[in-house]
Amino acid sequence: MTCCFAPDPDADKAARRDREITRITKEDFKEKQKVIQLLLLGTGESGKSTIRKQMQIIHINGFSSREREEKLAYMRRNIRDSIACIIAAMDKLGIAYTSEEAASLGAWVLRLMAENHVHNSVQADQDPFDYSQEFFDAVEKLWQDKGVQESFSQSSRYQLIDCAKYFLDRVHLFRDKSYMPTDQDILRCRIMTNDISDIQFDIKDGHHSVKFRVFDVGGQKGERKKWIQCFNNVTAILYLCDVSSFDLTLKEDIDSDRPKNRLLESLDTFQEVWLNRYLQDVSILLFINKIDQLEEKVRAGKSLRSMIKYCQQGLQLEQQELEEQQQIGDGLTGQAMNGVSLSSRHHPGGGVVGLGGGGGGGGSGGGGGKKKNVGPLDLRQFVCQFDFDQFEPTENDKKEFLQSFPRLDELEEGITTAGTQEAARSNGQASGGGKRRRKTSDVPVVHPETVKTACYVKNVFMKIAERKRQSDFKYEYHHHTCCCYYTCAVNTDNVKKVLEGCRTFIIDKHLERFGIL
Ligand SMILES: Nc1nc2c(ncn2[C@@H]2O[C@H](COP(=O)(O)OP(=O)(O)OP(=O)(O)O)[C@@H](O)[C@H]2O)c(=O)[nH]1
Ligand SMILES: [Mg+2]
Repeated sequence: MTCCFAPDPDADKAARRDREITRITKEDFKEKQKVIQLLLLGTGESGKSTIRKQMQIIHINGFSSREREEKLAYMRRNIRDSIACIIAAMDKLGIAYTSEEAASLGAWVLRLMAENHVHNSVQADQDPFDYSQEFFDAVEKLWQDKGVQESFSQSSRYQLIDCAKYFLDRVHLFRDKSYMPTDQDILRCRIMTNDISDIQFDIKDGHHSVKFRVFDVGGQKGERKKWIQCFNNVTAILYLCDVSSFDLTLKEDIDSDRPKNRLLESLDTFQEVWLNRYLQDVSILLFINKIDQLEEKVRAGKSLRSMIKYCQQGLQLEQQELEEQQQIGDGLTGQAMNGVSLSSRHHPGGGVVGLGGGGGGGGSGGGGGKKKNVGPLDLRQFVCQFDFDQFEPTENDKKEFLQSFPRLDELEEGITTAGTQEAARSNGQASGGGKRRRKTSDVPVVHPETVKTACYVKNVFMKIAERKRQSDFKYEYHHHTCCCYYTCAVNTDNVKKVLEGCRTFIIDKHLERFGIL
């Protein structure tokens, strides 16, 4: 018989284990306290990896010669894919080459692509494609052809990478195997992300040095289920939106008969992130990105109205389908009563979070009923109600945008000054017309429609963020906030300024999180 006062060896062991766990947890907590974790989110091609590269330039030592050499293979691939994409589209768009020579070169390039079994899943340096001088000669000639240029100008009707023009204008550089790519070349180079990577660096804040760890993930639909792996211990999210994508459809929807509008997908994904239950205490820094490209598009006569039209057409189509189905009486009514909203059936982004994490907002569109949670809105309706034509940015909004806009002389030569006079008048400046370079002190000459579009998009995002959702398990509201910045991720000065602007906010959020502030 054991004495009841004798020490229980099992209890002793359990207490020791408990102490050890507490010690490790405390150490772990201290370690985490030291590192600020940021997560780059956004849909495909929104500019996440470009911001990561900028952080490497600004906060680490930039790129080594070896990294630059390795990237050259990807730049050559960008050239090959761009020209192939543009000439392959000519047939579908009914555009002809303007010379016999260009026509036969185009056919030859497409044949080469087919013969080499080009597949982008292999590393660029192991790509079997023969980047011969003959190939680069052909690309340069093709790029001069007016038919090819016409196809390029209609590129919103097919899937073309953003940097196509940048690299096709510079084939003479990249055809040379010994060319050493510049920072700008690396920032422009497109490599789709299909894994989770991170970089770490220190930033001085007063007398202290703060450690940052930034995670970059893939943004295409298939990649988003991996996002949840990075949600733990995140201080803030940097959410990238490509504001110039209003006239594009998703690359991943290429085989769909109703491909989704890219800007709408960005809004939907933002809403999903904002309402995600695991991120309810994580603030978002929203980067309205590619403002330089927005300006180019506006000057080329393109308009955000194309996205609004997409939303209207989608809603009308669904209404028609609903009416038809109701007439047939095929039982859809019963399904709808069981809570399957139209938006989640037909509209890829209209339903609850597709991040694969099971988080997100519960409840249906406009709320109502007994549910207290604010659920995701059908943003197509939201956009249709928020009249773009009537929208007028405030003077402060305009000023904020113009202050963010990068200097024209740092941007691509490709930006023409068509519309400059109107823009200058609207910005209260005299314009001499023609090509104009701006001094550092000048207020940028930006088309008024660009300013209006960027401010409108920001307003839509901020309206989504204004809607607070009651937590599923606590009767509290979300604690997170959303701050917005206009960015041009390929411009180091612009990103530097924006990151400096965010720094205090991020550090404060981090301290708040650990109960220090
Ligand atoms: N002109 C311009 N191009 C940009 C800007 N930001 C990014 N890009 C270009 O857009 C392309 C896509 O950028 P990425 O950074 O690869 O996009 P991502 O969000 O990482 O895309 P995924 O990895 O597919 O999720 C690249 O060619 C970039 O150079 C910008 O502000 N202006
Ligand atoms: Mg990426």
